[in-house]
Amino acid sequence: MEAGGEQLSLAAVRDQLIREEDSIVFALIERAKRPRNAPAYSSASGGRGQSLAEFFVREAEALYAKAGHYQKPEDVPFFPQDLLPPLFPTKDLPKVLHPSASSVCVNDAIWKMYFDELLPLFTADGDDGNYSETVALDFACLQALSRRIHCGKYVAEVKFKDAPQDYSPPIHAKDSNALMNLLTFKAVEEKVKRRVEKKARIFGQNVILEDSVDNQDVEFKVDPNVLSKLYDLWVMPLTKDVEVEYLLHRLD
Ligand SMILES: C=C(O[C@@H]1C=C(C(=O)O)C=C[C@H]1O)C(=O)O
Repeated sequence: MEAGGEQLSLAAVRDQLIREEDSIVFALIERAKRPRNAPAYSSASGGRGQSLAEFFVREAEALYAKAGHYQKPEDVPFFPQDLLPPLFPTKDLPKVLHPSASSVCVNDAIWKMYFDELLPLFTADGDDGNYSETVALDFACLQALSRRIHCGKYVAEVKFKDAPQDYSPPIHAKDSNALMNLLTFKAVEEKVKRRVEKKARIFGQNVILEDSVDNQDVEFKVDPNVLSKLYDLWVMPLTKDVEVEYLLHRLD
């Protein structure tokens, strides 16, 4: 999150979420270049009972951690066990969140959603043998989704700061449902869904030099409806789970 310190406002955080949409749409478009490539996900593929996809994410995260990644609250590894601390100096970032933010993580749910539900919706059936490229593209998708969803920590912090009188009673009562209702803005969610669908149309079209007379048969690299479904069913609900989880410990 770039909007650190005193500038942390709901508008700034929402701007960051809008920017994250671009990363997610592009990551999916990139992954859609390859077919499903199922062998990359079978547990025999990566040795030691793990899939190539799992092996790749574990090894990539180990490298990222050594290079200084995972220092920010929204950058959460999928396999935090055994990650080494950064090998190079890192700059201390302003701490804008409650310390309990570091334990909020919904990556297990993101992992399951991505492989079990999302992949079949936007990749073609088939196997072209490009497994290592495929899992690198999956890693980019997973990271972009996870970063967006864990930005919910900042959303929750600004919402709490803007109205501590409203949030404190349900936090003390550990009332998750009341918190969920308080932090939900249906009108914002509708706009988010429409915007990601539009981004998939704009970013995912084939750009041609001739002016097209007939727009009927335009094909998109990723079905725009998949983007709005992804946000509706998974990205926004998981972001809100992060918000609730963060708020429950906000007054610890
Ligand atoms: C993130 C927010 O909180 C909730 C989740 C949203 C989302 O994930 O996009 C949108 C609106 C809210 O219901 C927000 O208010 O911006």
